Amino acid sequence: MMTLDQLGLSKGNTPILQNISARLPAGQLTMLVGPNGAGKSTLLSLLAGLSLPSAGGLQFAGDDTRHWTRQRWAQQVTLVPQLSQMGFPLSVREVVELGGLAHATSVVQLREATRQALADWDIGYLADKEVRLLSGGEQQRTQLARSWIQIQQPGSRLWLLDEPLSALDLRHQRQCLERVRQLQASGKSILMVVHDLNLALRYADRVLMLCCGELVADGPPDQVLTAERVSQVFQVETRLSQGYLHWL
Ligand SMILES: Nc1ncnc2c1ncn2[C@@H]1O[C@H](COP(=O)(O)OP(=O)(O)OP(=O)(O)O)[C@@H](O)[C@H]1O
Repeated sequence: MMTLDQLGLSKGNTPILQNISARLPAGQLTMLVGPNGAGKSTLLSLLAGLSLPSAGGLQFAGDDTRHWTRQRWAQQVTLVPQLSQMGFPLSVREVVELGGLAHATSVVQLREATRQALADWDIGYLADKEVRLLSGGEQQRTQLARSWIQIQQPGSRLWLLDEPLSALDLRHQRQCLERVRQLQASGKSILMVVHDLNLALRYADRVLMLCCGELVADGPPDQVLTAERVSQVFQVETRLSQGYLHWL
C-alpha cells in the first residue's frame, strides 16, 4: 500500500498541490478525476518519484521513499504518462523491451516477456515498425506494453496510468481494462487518471477527486461522484439516472 501524507508541491511561489493525504491499497483500482489543470498529472509524477514534494511525504508499506534511488523507484512504480511522442527512432519491440531494464532480467527472459507483452497488447504485427510512424492509439498500446513488462515483475507494486484510454478504440479500451483487472488479481495497486466519470462510477474500487490542487473527495465511486459534487467541481449541471451521470 502507498500512503500519501499531506503532500504538497509548489512551483516558484505557486502552489500546484496542497495537503494531499490518501491511501492506495494493494489489489485496488483507484481512479483519479478532476478538471483540466487540477493537478492530476503532477500528482502522478510525485508518486512516480519524478519530482520531489515541497511538503509532506510518501510511504510504501511503511517505508519512507525520501531517500529512494531512481532505480528503486523504477523497480516499484511504473508510470505510463499522457500520450507523448517518442523522440528516438526506435522500433516497437525496442520500446517494449525498455520495460525490462529496471529489473535484472536475462536476455532470454526479456525476449520472452517482450513477445508476450506484444501479444497481450495486440501489437505483435507492429514489432519491427518505427514507433514514431505509428498512430496515436498504436503508440499508446506500445507504451502500455512497455509498462506491462515492468509492472509484472515481482517487486513492482504500483501502476500509474495517465489517461491510458484516451487514444484507444473501443476494443482496446476493453482490453486495457481487462489487463488492469488481471493485475489487480495479483495484488498490485493501480491509480488511473480518467475523464470519463461514468467509467469511474462503473469500474473503480475507489475514486479520488482533485480540484485546484486539493483533494476534495476520496471514497467509493457512488459516494464521490454525486451529481451535486460533479456539478460543483466540473461546473456542468449533471444528474444521476439509472447509475449514469448525464449533463443537462
Ligand atoms: N513546471 C510547472 N510550472 C508551473 N506550473 C506548472 C508546472 N507544471 C504544471 N503546472 C501547472 O499545474 C497545474 C496542474 O497541471 P497538471 O498537468 O497536473 O493538470 P491535470 O489535472 O493533469 O490536467 P489535464 O486534465 O489537463 O491533463 C496546471 O495549472 C499547470 O499549468
